[in-house]
Amino acid sequence: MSDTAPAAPLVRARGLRAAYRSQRGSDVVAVDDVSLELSGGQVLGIAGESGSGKSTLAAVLSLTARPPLSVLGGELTIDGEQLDLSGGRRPPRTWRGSVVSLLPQGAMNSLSATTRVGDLAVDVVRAHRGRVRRADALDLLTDRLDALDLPRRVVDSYPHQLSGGMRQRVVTVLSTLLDPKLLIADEPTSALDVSTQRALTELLRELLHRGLVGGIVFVTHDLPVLRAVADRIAIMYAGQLVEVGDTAGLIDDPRHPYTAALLASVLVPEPQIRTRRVGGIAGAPPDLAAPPTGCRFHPRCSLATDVCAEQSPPLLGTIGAGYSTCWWRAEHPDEPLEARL
Ligand SMILES: Nc1ncnc2c1ncn2[C@@H]1O[C@H](COP(=O)(O)OP(=O)(O)OP(=O)(O)O)[C@@H](O)[C@H]1O
Repeated sequence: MSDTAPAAPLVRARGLRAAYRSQRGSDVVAVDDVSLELSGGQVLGIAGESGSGKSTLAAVLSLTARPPLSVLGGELTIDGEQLDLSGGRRPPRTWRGSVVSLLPQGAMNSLSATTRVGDLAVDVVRAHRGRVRRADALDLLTDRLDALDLPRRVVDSYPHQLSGGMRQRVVTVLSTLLDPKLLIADEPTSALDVSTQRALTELLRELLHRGLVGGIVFVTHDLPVLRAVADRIAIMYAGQLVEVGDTAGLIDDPRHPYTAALLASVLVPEPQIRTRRVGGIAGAPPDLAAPPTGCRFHPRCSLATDVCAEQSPPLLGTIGAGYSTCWWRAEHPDEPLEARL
């Protein structure tokens, strides 16, 4: 291999597909042909409106999909180890926690109220490493708290004795105790105020910096948070990624009309509306049981032409370097979208 060959990405996902089976027997395909890459030491943000499939993608990537959600296909490679997700194949148990770990939505409120943080840590370590002495598991926790400048007192605390922000940091520490190569954080900051949001994003950055976590996928509807924490952003719409790019480039010069509309609706400078939920785009996201033909965004897109309703848009760029999927952009490679919307 030449010295200039690009390093293999830490995470490489290709063609991920997952569906919820409804009681009527029909499928809602909530993740449809999603491919992405993440380099070691980086945060990849996944943003999009409510219902776009972000949490479903988080479940697929973290290997935690459970009925009624099933993974229909795709391939996931983490740090050179490849998993074929087709045909309902079950991932190896050893992957969960140590190769990939999920910080699920609302995790800080799901901690057992009657179990001290130290005991939770013992459970986490034993669940993955078998018979581990209690003292060793507690040492692991205190070392981690010291390394991350968090107070040792939390070891003997019950979750309700901690503030919301501290509880979320503790749950983050617990879900990364086994040094996962990939951490999937699903809306980790959504219940926090701005200063505790910052403390959490700093903690995630510190985990990366110290190599305690290989890479992070950060799912949120909150683009201002992603602007602060993510190296790259992927924009999800109706179960698909419509644009992926480095954070500054994507925000300064969005390539997809949906990205531009999303940014226009949330990235306003006034602090009082900084955390406003996405809501400024005319129309509503489609029903994923019957998504629109062609480009799924075309019914809401002011730049749509006939082809957008008829054919899937081309992928402009590469999965590794970044891309957008848009017929208008294919015809107007250099035109800023701001002027058109
Ligand atoms: N248990 C379920 N059964 C059937 N459909 C579901 C189920 N959970 C989610 N869905 C559907 O899957 C789609 C994607 O949902 P998902 O929760 O992944 O979106 P999201 O982008 O994470 O939204 P939010 O930001 O509101 O959490 C939606 O259309 C939703 O209605």
